[in-house]
Amino acid sequence: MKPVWIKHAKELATISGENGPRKGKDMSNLSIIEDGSVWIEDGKIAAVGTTEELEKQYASRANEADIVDATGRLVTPGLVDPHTHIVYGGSREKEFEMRLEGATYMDIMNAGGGIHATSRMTREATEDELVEQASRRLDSFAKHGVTTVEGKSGYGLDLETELKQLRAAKRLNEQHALEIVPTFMGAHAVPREYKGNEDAFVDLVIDEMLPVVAEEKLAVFNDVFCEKDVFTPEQSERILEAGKKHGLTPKIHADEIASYGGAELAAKVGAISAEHLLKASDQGIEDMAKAGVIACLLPATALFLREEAAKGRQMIDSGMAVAISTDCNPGSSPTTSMPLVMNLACISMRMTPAEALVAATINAASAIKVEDRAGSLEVGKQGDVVMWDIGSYQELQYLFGVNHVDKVWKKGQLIVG
Ligand SMILES: N=CN[C@@H](CCC(=O)O)C(=O)O
Ligand SMILES: [Zn+2]
Repeated sequence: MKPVWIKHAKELATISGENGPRKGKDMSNLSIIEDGSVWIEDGKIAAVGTTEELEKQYASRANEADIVDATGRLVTPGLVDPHTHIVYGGSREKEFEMRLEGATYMDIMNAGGGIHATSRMTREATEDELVEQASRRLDSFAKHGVTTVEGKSGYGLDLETELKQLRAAKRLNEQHALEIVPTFMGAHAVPREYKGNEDAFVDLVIDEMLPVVAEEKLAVFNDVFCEKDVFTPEQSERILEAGKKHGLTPKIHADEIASYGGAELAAKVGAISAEHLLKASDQGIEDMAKAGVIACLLPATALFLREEAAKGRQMIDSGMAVAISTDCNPGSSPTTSMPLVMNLACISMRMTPAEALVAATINAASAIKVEDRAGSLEVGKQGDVVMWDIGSYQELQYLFGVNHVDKVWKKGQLIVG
């Protein structure tokens, strides 16, 4: 593969610095290089600096490289989406219509639709079908500037189908340019057949699912939907603590529909991130800030459910690290557009344009433990880069609802543009 040399970027937002989540005020620092340049070789970033600096460094090798003129353009790290339910069967557009007619998300789920409906369709799909459908979603993510995603199971709710979803994610990792970081979410809903016998399902997740998932090394994280009428904080804690014993790092869907102690639990179990948090309490925010939990906020989900967005501004002002994500799933956020999510982070959570970009790059990477290789433009990291057809990071958030992606490279390979 030829080296790639991107030159003359009007703004090269490197987001370089300490390698880890940016907290509070540090989320405003993009480490921008004007007239910036990146040299990518063997899939990795070999040099970053001004065009003048790299012209000196690579004077003798210029003719070896694919040269890309980024004059007038913004160049950023590939975006990272740290929370998706990308592997699933079927679709739920009828429920969208039902919600617009007055039904709530939980009404639909409690009546056997929602996650249960996708669970039925995912159980019916073959592994090949799941791979094929998720592969198209990954293509769409790439077109929107995303180069790494997290992907959860959780539409099986039985061992066989949970494994089918995770194995599909593994195959996608082998055959698609984008990377999927896998999460086990066996506790995404209580299957209908366990209604009234919820603890027996929790036992099943702990005793029969987690050991196999860990043994086959099919997941890095263990997630649970801690929500009123789904899993209680006590049940969630048991599942997350059991996952830790198998080496799986906890994540938690917390305080999405009701304030339920999920944020507090995230801090207690040492979760790497807590997701949603629309109804997180002030105490929960304080606990998470102290424990160093990353708030993974999903403003497209809030919009799609017509709920008020999470308190992103308050969380950043409390010194937390905030990441953002599409939450791509068939029920509450069927989008693959991280640019839209960045726009919404500004519009509905009063995050600044710089904070939104940090939340979608280094903080998102940190929430799924890929900050060693993604999330910023620094020597030694993967050559995951986006060139946008606009000139500044402010424009990226201001010209909202439009896909400004021009070119995308994953590990130095041009995958879009
Ligand atoms: N809230 C729980 N899980 C998903 C939605 C899943 C679905 O509706 O299919 C979420 O993160 O929004
Ligand atoms: Zn989710």
